[in-house]
Amino acid sequence: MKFVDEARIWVEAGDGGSGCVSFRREKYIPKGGPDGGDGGDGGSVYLLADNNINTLVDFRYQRRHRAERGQNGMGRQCTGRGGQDLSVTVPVGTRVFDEETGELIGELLESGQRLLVAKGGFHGIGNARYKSSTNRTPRQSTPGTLGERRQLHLELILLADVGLLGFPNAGKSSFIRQVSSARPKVADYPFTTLYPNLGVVRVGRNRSFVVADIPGVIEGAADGAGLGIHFLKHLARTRLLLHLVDVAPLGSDEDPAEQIRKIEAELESFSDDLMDKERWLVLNKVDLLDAEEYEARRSAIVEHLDWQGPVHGISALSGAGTDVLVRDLMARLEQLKLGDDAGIVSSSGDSGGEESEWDMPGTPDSGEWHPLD
Ligand SMILES: Nc1nc2c(ncn2[C@@H]2O[C@H](COP(=O)(O)OP(=O)(O)OP(=O)(O)O)[C@@H](O)[C@H]2O)c(=O)[nH]1
Repeated sequence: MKFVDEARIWVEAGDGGSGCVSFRREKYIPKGGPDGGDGGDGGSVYLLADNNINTLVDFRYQRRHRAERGQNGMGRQCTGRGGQDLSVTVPVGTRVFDEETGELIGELLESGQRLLVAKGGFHGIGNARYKSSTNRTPRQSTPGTLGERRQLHLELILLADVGLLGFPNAGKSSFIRQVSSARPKVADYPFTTLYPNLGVVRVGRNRSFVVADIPGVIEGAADGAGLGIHFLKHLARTRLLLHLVDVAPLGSDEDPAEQIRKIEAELESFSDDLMDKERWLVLNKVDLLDAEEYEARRSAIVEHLDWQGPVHGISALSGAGTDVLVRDLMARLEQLKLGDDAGIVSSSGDSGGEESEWDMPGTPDSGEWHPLD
């Protein structure tokens, strides 16, 4: 089974160009001096974060990335051209390790950010520069130094706002398809549940969030069994998790409440961080139930689990209930984001006892602020 969240690549910076040994040869100038130029520096290799890429899958086909070598120096004091740098684009969120030492070289967190991963070689010196009063015909030059080469291990933790949890067939893929806008960059993503799918959900004109479909979370995942652990990793940075459960009468052999319990047990054994995340319950396939059946199922599940969080009933297939869910999610994410920002402010500011500069304009002084109001 293949996972696209890890890749191994080789990067090779260009060698420095060698210095040149040459002497001026011209008519009527019998003993021209040394005129060998320096070489050019080798090109370096950078990784460049790009928002338009969501996967490391391309690195399976292209593993070697090489920057240009510096040109050798030439006669007539001509310096060799520097080798061109190479920028290898990677998704935002990529962490870069040296494969051999395990050292974390860096993490690319914003689109446009660049990380030097292999430095180009230094240029060699031509003989023109060795000329001195005691040595008028130096035959010395130095070769360029070698460009750095190393093997990198890339790891991508998807930057999703909302993670989807659920047993196979709960309808996760259908949900993503239903709510995410057709955005070509995302639509390029291979649509198979062996990969975590990303969906960009647009709300109105310019609000959006990212949902990651985390397929195949199964029992024992935290011990490394099955698909689990690789995908659980992708949930690490989400703000909110949705438990998607199939509540159709014959939809699954297992009691929905039991399925949720199992997933909770996995989350717990994987990390406390995940367990602490806000979780919402989403009962899917309500189109297969009439209103009465739905109510009965819903209250049975909520009671059984003693569920305190929000509960939504949807049909990922027909879209029923998804508008409300998406709107509520957006509002909640914005609230959480505001909370985060406020958290940053309170930890760094206010030390001098000055009045806070951070009151949000237009925010009511008292009472709760509802983004939906
Ligand atoms: N009637 C009905 N069927 C649904 C609904 N949502 C999903 N399905 C069907 O349920 C089946 C499974 O849906 P998927 O979206 O593939 O489920 P998944 O959770 O992504 O499953 P895995 O890929 O196995 O992880 C498909 O046949 C869907 O058509 C729904 O709201 N109503």
